[in-house]
This record gives sequence, structure tokens and C-alpha cells, in this order.
Amino acid sequence: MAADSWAQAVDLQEATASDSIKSLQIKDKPEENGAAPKAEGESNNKTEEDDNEDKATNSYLNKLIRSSLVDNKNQVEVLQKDPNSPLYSVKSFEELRLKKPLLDGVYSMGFNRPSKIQETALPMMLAEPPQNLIAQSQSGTGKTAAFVLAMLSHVDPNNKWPQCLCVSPTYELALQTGKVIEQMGKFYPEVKLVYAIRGNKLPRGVKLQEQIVIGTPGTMLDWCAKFKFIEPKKIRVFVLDEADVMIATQGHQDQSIRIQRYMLLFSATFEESVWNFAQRIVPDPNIIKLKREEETLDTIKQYYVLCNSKEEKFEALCNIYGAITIAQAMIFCHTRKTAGWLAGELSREGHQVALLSGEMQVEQRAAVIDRFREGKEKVLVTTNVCARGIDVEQVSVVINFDLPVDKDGNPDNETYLHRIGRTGRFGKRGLAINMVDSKMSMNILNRIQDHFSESILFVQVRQVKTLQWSLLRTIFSPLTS
Ligand SMILES: Nc1ncnc2c1ncn2[C@@H]1O[C@H](COP(=O)(O)OP(=O)(O)OP(=O)(O)O)[C@@H](O)[C@H]1O
Repeated sequence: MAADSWAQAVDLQEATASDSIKSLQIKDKPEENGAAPKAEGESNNKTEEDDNEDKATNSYLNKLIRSSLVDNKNQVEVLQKDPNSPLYSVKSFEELRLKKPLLDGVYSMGFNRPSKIQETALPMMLAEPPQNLIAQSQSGTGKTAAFVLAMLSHVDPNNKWPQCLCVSPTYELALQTGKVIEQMGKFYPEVKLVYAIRGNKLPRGVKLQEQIVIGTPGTMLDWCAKFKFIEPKKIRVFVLDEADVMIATQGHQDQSIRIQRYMLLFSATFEESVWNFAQRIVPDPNIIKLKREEETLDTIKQYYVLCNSKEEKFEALCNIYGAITIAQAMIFCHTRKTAGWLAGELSREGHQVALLSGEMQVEQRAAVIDRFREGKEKVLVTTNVCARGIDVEQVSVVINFDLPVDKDGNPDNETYLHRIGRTGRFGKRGLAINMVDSKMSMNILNRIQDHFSESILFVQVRQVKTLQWSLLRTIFSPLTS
């Protein structure tokens, strides 16, 4: 059912939520191979028909999974020829006139063509003299590669001092962007990188030799202002990744974030007041801005389920667990406490899950994200600390166990978009499931839907098998079909 009438959707909650919750018990644990669990009312005594159905299911699933993994390259090619897609491009990387080692770096990462943001932003960023840029592009469309190429293009490797600064909002994202710089610059070994992140303590008075510094705001400011490891005057390029959240949390109050150099601001979202502020702090910027209706990705299908409490949401989650673990999933909670509780409950049910939240030691956080990236855990339970930027290709499902709200309890539309954007990366298909547990959260969901003029579809958790199949179809059916 498309929830096109919100009053109707709330009524529906009252009429069906408690009813549907009764059917949330799992009769069978999902099989290792991803077969759907039995829905309520189904017998555990298998008939020949059940056996045949299981076999057919397994063989179909295997095919779907294989095709989704193998066909993504073709899907990207299809999208890169579609003028309505954010991956559309008419140019090749050669035409963007990158230095030879950078071109080699790009191709070694398996990139064939630029995405729309890369094709549009790179000529502006590589121009001499460089021009300031404020750029918005949907999640997972290659913003990181765009500004990494800009930084690598502007450094002079003969000068042994920091020339480019890149600030990321979280420790994990700084590490991830650093990896992209290392990969893309691997044929340009004269250019070196250093991480200005918690835990990387340098002796006082040290003079940095590295040309690129990537880090988080606090440590970066300390390195510039307190320890003077970096001379702001010598900085040629200053990148603010996830610029809107950095401005919202730092920029309005702290003017020291303003470095009057060539400034590049990137994000998938720019709330109006932040956009205006960004234009005030960046002199004469080039601007790449999306219309509101362009902000969401068609490749991510969005659903919601109705529950009555945290415990019922947990039961609903258990019911769809088999489907979400076919590939990988991220589950977002509002607080560290809920994330810890949920990870504990899932573990008690015998599920192997990872937990990442802000209070953990940085080494622990790095280890958790590495293991998840390697697929050692299929489910990551987390908070907004992982809402932005984290790029794990195999994430096919995002679950909002709690809907994102700001400190006043209003919908946090930007965080919603970033959270669901952890799936559907660069042309992949993805699925977002929102768990609604009260009239208030239904209202939040309605307002998020209104904000993006997007349909978030209702699914009956009762129909476990149907849900599993619809999830699987959504994730794995090829874009061309
Ligand atoms: N031109 C390209 N061809 C193929 N893959 C690409 C290309 N550019 C980027 N990618 C891949 O697409 C994925 C998403 O890219 P990236 O993380 O840069 O997106 P983003 O726009 O920064 O996302 P977010 O808004 O979430 O921060 C990455 O895995 C990246 O390696």
C-alpha cells in the first residue's frame, strides 16, 4: 500500500499495528542459505511441496545474488547513459585532463567513466586559477573521488609541507577518505598524506612534510592553531566534506574554520539556512545545487512497518533478519543506549552483529568498521555517527530502528537522506525500512515523506514470506528489467 494519505496511514496503524504484532513470532530461524522462515500458521512438518518450494527458492536466490553482484557493472553502464541519472556522463576521464598518474589511479580503482558530479565539478576544480565551489550531489555518486582528484591535482610534490586540508565530520570517514587518497594517488608516490585524527599524537614543534592532511575538525584546528603543525598561509586547497553538518555544528559559532584559500564544500544535503551561510563564507563560489526532488535516489526503495514499542520493533526485525542478511545491513538507532540494547538482544537471539557508537575507543571503532567492510559481520547496529559518508558496497538494506529527529524532536530530513544513502551506492539497488512505533513517529515519517515528495510504502510484517520476497526482488532485480 502506498501511504499516500497520511491520515489514512495513521488510522491504519491504529487498526492493524497491535493485530499484526501478534504474528511477529518467528516459527523457524532463517536457514544459512537465506531461505525464508515460515510465516505464522504454517506447519513445521515439511511436505514434498514445501521441499520443492525451498529448492526453487534457493536456486532462485542464488541466481539473484549472483546476478546482483556480477551485473552491477552493467547497471552502472546503463545509468551512465541515462541523462536523468546522477551517474550520467558524456565525457571520459581523459577529457577531464587529469595528470597521467592520477588517470592511472582512477582506472586502477575500476572507474570507467566519471559520474555527473565528477564530470561537472572537476573542470571547475582543476581550472587555473582555482575557483571556489559549493557542490551538492546525491549520496554515493562519487563526490569523494571528485575532491580527492582536485587535491591531488593541486599539490606540488616538490614542496614538503601541507598544501591541502580535508576535514571530515567523523573519525571513520576521515580514515575512509584517506584510503581513497592513498588508492587514487598510488601512482603518484611523491605525494604524501597524514591523518589529523584522535590518537595520532605528534611531538610538539614537528614540521609536517606531507602535502595532504585529512582529519576531523577538533584535531585539525589543534594542529593549525594550537600546535602550529600546519601553516594556514601555505594551504592551497581546503575541502570541507559533509560541509553542511560541519557548518551547522562548527561554522556558525567558530569562525576559525574559515581559511581564505581555494575552498571546496561538498555534501548530499544543504539545508536552506546552511546553504545561505555557506555562500556567505565562500567568496564567489561556483555552485552545483540539486532541486529538492532530485535529492533522493530512485534506486533506493523505501518502506515502513508499524509496531507498538521498542520490543515489537525488535520482533519485527527478527522476522526480516533472514532477508536483510543476504547481503549486509546497517541499523540506525537514535541513542547509544538503544544501539547497545539492540545489539545485545540480537546477539542473544544468536545473530552475529557489530556495534559502533561514539563512546567507543577509536581503535575499537576502526576495527569494527574494518570487519564490517570485510563482511565478517553482516549487520552493523549504529547511531548517527555512521549516518554520513560510510561507503560499504555490499550494504543492501538500511533500517531506521528509530527515525532521525533533531534535538527538538522534529524530523531530521538531512540525516534521513544520509542514513538511507548508505545503501544504493553508485548505481546499486538498495532498500530502506523505517520502523514506526507511535503516532509521533508516524507523524515524523509523514513529514519526511512530504519533505522529499517521496512515497514510503507500507509493508505488513505479518506477511513475513511476502516481505522477504519483496525485499529480495527489490534488492536483486536488475535495473533494466
Ligand atoms: N566514476 C566512478 N566509476 C565507478 N565507481 C565510482 C566512480 N566514482 C566513485 N565510485 C564509487 O562509488 C562509491 C560511492 O562514491 P563516494 O563514496 O565518493 O560517494 P559520495 O558521493 O561521496 O557519497 P556520500 O554522499 O555518501 O558521502 C565508492 O565505492 C566509489 O569507489
